[in-house]
Amino acid sequence: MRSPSLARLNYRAVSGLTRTARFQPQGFLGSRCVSTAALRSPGVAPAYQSVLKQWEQRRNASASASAVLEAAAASPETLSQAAIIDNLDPVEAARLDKVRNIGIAAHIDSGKTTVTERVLFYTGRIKAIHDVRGRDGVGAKMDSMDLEREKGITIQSAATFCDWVKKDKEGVDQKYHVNLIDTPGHIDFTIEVERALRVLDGAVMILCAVSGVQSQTITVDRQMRRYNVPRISFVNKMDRMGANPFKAIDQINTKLKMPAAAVQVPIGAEDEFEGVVDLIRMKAIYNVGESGEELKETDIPDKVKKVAEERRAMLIETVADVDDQMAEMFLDEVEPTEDQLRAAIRRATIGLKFTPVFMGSALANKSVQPMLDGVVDFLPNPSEVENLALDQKRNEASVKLVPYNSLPFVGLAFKLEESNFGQLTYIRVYQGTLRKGSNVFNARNNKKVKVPRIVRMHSNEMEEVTEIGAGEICAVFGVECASGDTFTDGQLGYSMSSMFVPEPVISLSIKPKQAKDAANFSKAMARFQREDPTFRVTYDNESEQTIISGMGELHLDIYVERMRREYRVECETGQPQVAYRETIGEHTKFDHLLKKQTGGAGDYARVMGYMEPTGVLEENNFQQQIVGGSISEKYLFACEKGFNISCEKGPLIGHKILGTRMVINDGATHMTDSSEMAFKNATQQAFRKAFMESQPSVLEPLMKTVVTAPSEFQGDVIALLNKRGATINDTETGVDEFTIYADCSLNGMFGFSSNLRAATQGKGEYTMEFSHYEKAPPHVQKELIAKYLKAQAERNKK
Ligand SMILES: Nc1nc2c(ncn2[C@@H]2O[C@H](COP(=O)(O)OP(=O)(O)OP(=O)(O)O)[C@@H](O)[C@H]2O)c(=O)[nH]1
Repeated sequence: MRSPSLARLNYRAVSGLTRTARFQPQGFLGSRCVSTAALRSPGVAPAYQSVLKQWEQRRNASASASAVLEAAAASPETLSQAAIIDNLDPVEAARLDKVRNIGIAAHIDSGKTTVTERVLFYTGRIKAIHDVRGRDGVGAKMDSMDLEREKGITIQSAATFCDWVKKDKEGVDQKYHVNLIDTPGHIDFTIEVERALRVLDGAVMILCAVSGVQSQTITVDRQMRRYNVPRISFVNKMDRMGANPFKAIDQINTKLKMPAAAVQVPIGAEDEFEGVVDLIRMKAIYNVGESGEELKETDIPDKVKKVAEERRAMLIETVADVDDQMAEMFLDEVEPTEDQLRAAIRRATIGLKFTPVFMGSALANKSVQPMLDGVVDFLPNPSEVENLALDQKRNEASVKLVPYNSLPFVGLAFKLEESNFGQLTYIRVYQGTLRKGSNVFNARNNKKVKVPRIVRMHSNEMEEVTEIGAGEICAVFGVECASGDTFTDGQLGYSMSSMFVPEPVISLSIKPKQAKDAANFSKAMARFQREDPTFRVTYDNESEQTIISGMGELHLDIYVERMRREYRVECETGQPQVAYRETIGEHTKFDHLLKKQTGGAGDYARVMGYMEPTGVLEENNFQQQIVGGSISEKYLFACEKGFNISCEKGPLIGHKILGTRMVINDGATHMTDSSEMAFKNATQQAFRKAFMESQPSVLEPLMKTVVTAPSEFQGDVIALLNKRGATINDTETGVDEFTIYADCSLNGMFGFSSNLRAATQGKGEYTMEFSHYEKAPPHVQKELIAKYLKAQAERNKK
């Protein structure tokens, strides 16, 4: 540990005061200046003008709200949005200040559900604590599906809300409304994490005190970065043998490259873990009462005084590295006050430059409440997060949404769920108020829908409400839509970006065992597909089979099981199939003529050009470079359609095409015999021929695989991976367990979970995540092509 003064010197030497990325605090009455005259200009929507008028009236009455509005160059509408954001109405500001929308995300089994259960208990939302797979057989509140309770895993994210009361500086109780989403840890259910993070303002990243940063922590970190979600970290399981929060903090810094520092230190560890020291207030905190419901504060016990002082110095130093105000104090050797330190941590956390680390043991009911204080202290309220929409009425210009109740409504449907009362749609309200009985417009198809019922979700229970304000999360009944649709009040043409949906990597054929179940089978398929964008259902005309595709074996297994339980449909499934892809080989020219004359109008289309690899194994690309009008615009459109159809089912083994470009640069049209159909067909034929001539390849998905098991099984696990053709990239050895990082083809990993279980006496675990597509080994390609040709020949015989 460096001494503070040495740290200061190093700080001066390394960073000086030359950092350019200054963090601009977004206060409620911020410093951006805009002119009142501009806001009143005719271009500004009346809704904004009325809001501004209200605001000005209140501002005039409020001595503290004295921001001066001056001219700024921007279009009136953007200006008004910006003005509102930077000069929040004091009443709205006070309301929003008390709202937090947070998600809990982490590696499998880190304790997300257990932490959430404590949060619900301490906030008075539930009357008793039930544990995941607990002996009382009840199960945690947020794992409401039977399957979740049986397996002890979270499959669907569950939303709830609670009120957390925190004392302010003057000792007055302040009530905060927290909307909370508990997400699954298994990579197979990753879409649940994606959509939760898309709509949440902040997150609690949970880590296991023994394992630290694990493979899924890295995935979750990537997802948090994708949606710019600020996070606090909670090192859970401090009661476990080998618990070491500081190792976890080092790993957040090194593996996730996110500056992190402890805001607490533990008092005791493992089975002697007693409580924590708050490094901001320098007080010891213990949980007392049967379920740790009360907190007792004392002076710091002597045994942890030294480490507390050292870690506080490290906290200040780490924050000074990412926050200019703290940096200046640090260089001037000024000790920050409690408020200054808390404010700096808050700025840095919201600015995505830092994560404060809390610690405790949810299972032992220790130190969960201080983490909740951390949610309030360091995670943003809805007005501190920039949410943008595209204004379709103004050339897709980007506009900031303002979480004002009085503005026109804008909300995003982020999750659909079938319930006993019909389709339930989860909506995050970004602007305005959603009222029961009102009409809203779906920005995707401009359809008007009435909102018959609004509820707040508490896991699988609901609380009926008549309206939901801006910055909140709710669910509505009877609103037909797709996941990711934007809703507005109809005045605004706003549309919000949806979430990232990963492509499925595995599929299997499925059919009901009994023909009488066909109707229920179709109903279930339609529902699952609507709810989960990573679950796809297709019908293969050639094999006459229904094919389901998803993110992994577990993902598909769960749906087959749900079909049995929820729809009473027993299914037969085929062997899991890998989602292979096909790609073009070398640059190949084509000149294809489709000409048929069978009496009456004939078919005529000639297409010329070339096909080549795009260079990246991602999307395909169609281009037309016709000069002189040899093919008209209308027919070129048909050519593109033909290209897209061809890319859906490759000529090699019938799988989708990737990384292939087709350029049509010449052709010929017949006065009477040419048609859109003829050009579409000619393109498909030309595609097939050129593709097959180019020495194409079959691509297979490569999976990033991480295996963890007790050290004594290391040799067996390595042998197992070698047998499956994996490339081992790295091995980490811990106190009593090891972790192997490997790249494996998905094909080589079928049934790995049971092999691993057998080889490690059930103690090993692994995660597998799609990484990228790569050419399959030649013998695999050959086998796949032969199998495909055989199946086709058999079908042709029938
Ligand atoms: N020793 C110890 N065990 C804990 C603690 N918190 C949770 N557990 C246990 O860890 C296991 C996993 O807990 P969960 O809360 O289901 O973890 P999760 O992260 O929600 O799991 P998934 O959603 O399936 O990824 C359960 O057996 C819990 O009892 C803790 O603080 N200490």
